[in-house]
Amino acid sequence: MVVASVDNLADERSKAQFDVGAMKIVWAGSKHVFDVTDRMARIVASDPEFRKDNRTTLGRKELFKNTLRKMAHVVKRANELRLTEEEASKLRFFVDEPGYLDLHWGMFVPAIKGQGTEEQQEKWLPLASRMEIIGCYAQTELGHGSNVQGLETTATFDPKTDEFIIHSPSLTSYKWWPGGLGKVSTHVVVYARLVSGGQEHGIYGFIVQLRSLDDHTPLPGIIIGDIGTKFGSGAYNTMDNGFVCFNRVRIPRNHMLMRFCQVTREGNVCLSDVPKQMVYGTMVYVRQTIVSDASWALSRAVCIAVRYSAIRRQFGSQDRGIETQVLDYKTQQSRLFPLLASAYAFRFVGEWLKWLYADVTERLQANDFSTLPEAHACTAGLKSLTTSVTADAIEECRKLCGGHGYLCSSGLPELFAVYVPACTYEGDNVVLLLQVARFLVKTVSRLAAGKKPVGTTTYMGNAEHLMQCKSSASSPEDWLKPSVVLEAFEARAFRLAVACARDISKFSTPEAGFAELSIDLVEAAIAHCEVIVVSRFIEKVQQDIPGDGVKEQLQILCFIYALHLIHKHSGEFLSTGCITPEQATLANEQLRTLYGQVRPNAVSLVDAFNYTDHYLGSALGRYDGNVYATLYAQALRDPLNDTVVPDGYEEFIRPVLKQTMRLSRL
Ligand SMILES: CCCCCCCCCC/C=C\CCCCC/C=C/C(=O)SCCNC(=O)CCNC(=O)[C@H](O)C(C)(C)COP(=O)(O)OP(=O)(O)OC[C@H]1O[C@@H](n2cnc3c(N)ncnc32)[C@H](O)[C@@H]1OP(=O)(O)O
Ligand SMILES: Cc1cc2nc3c(=O)[nH]c(=O)nc-3n(C[C@H](O)[C@H](O)[C@H](O)COP(=O)(O)OP(=O)(O)OC[C@H]3O[C@@H](n4cnc5c(N)ncnc54)[C@H](O)[C@@H]3O)c2cc1C
Repeated sequence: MVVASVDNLADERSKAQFDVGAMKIVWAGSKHVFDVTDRMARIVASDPEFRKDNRTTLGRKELFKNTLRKMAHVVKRANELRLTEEEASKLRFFVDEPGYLDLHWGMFVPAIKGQGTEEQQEKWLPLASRMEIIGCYAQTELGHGSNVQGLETTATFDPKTDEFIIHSPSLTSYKWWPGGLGKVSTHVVVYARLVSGGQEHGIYGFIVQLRSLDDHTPLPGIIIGDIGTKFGSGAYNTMDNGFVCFNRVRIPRNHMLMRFCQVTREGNVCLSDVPKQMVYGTMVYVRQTIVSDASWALSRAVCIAVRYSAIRRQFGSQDRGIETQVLDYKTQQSRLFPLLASAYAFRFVGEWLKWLYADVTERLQANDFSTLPEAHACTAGLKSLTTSVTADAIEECRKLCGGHGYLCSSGLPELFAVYVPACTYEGDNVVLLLQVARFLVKTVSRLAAGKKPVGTTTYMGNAEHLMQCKSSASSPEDWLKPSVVLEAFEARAFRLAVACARDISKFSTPEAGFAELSIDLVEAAIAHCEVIVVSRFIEKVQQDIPGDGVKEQLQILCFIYALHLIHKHSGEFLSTGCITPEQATLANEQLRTLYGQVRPNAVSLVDAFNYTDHYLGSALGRYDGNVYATLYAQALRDPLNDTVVPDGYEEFIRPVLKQTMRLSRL
């Protein structure tokens, strides 16, 4: 079938004003990462075992077994091809299906690495690396998730036998949600209240064997299963999120992860000289990875919506000639291009956060804990900001694709369903923003005591200026000056944080003030996180970037990112007096100009993500633009079209038709 739309993407690509190949390297991070990523994506795309176009039509049991098969195939291919850890992790990524491997490699192994002693690491890590055991991470309970200090599961030391007794004292203490727990894992790191000598000593991790390594049956004292079907077709239902109840299960004393707290043979509890929050380290690690993942999910949705918007034509011609590409409508651009810019922004801030995490890890190893609060605030805040924006953006991309976006074959409904729990897992996004706010209020009150802020709060050291400054923007072009943009963002964030700190001090206790003002505190936290993203993007575009026109495109995207936020939060920028209504209008004017500049490059900017059609999994986002023929072919493949006359006709359609005929004769 000849389809005119195919030409549209070729036309679009011919308009690009930059070197797409060079942009691909910038997006990947380096030539090496690009090569590995590209190779792994192609291996997955060309392997029929990794087919995923039937996922949304499978029942839960079939779907889960299908995932088990794929995960086993990932491990097999990783071994056969002798992949490095970096390559294997990319291969798994492109399989694009939540599964127990994520929790095993993403949380169980990091928990042992981060919280186990050297001896414990030597014992458990080889078993885990060879996958002779499969592990997961069980922190959340039926009654408590966000409030980790409220967990009820107990680990009571019994000095008579040199064992811990792991116990679930109530229904609400059942572990509930851990991925991989329900049906697959043989082992788990369980977070429980340490009790020794009749006293409680806080929450720690304990390695517990769940299932027999011979026949996979649960060990005595363990009741375990899957928590049930989750939101959406396919989506996160490939994962066995599980529950477990421990009925006085005994484990050897050395199964407690003892890097930060040791329990001796006599039951004495010895705390090492490190902050107790180190036990939350696995969460900090995973939050940092979630920020990088946000840019992948967002860019994927944007890639689908941009390509389809270039193909889709509506209105614009009075004489039945060629219609307007919906990508040419300013309203479409104003909804889509900020998301494209956000994808690039999150990619760069994700890379920066990796660096920050590596830096804090190095310091922690040298017993320097000074940057831990900042690392916690940054990972928590950026996890919250990027996942909330991405989840909303995927839904916006669905709407940007009109009716066809609602079809599973667009790839967007499943992407939304699989992505949206990222706003909840690894810390509910509001709860995490309140952690950032706590850090900001502390920073502000330390300023008053003459303490110089460091790291991402360094800008607050310029307190007097930030409280008084008025933006100098007097033309749309002024909004292309990094200093003008940054000043507005920093002043807004600082003024919001100072107002919160000031208002809290009016309450009888800081806790009462914090609780009452939590809505304002969340807004101040978002404003601070946006300072981080905007400044990292500006830093990035100020570097030397090879490739014709690449830097120019990134500059355009950077200003779109910043100026769309000024528009979105104009209430805050205006009410804090950082900009005037006239300056807000100038910023909008500049934004419209920037949309016009990005327009000819939009398709090439999403090509730079280098996604295979397999990974995109979308009839609308295909590289060749052959949208309509693919939609039709996929509709024909739907199980409902297996027969022309549907199952149920004899029982349920025919009798109704007959009854109607009788009624009409009356
Ligand atoms: C061959 C194949 C290869 C395949 C490879 C595959 C690889 C795949 C990789 C995939 C990776 C990941 C997959 C992800 C899947 C997701 C699965 C989801 C898992 C989960 O959800 S696990 C459970 C997560 N739970 C939470 O996040 C709970 C949220 N709650 C909390 O974090 C805390 O309870 C709290 C922070 C909200 C409150 O804690 P509390 O102790 O009560 O603290 P406060 O009183 O508020 O604060 C006390 C001080 O502590 C500071 N603080 C708090 N947290 C931290 C921290 N994490 N680090 C450092 N400091 C912290 C806080 O700031 C306070 O400080 P202050 O006293 O103010 O100085
Ligand atoms: C798909 C998925 C996978 C998961 N995987 C795992 C896993 O592998 N291991 C594991 O241990 N856990 C896992 N979890 C659990 C997850 O970590 C928790 O659900 C999450 O931490 C949120 O906790 P909660 O469910 O208790 O929410 P709640 O805290 O009950 O949140 C309910 C509401 O209350 C609000 N709220 C709560 N506290 C406050 C407060 N102090 N101030 C203001 N508002 C507040 C929240 O904002 C939210 O709106 C998973 C969850 C999901 C959805």
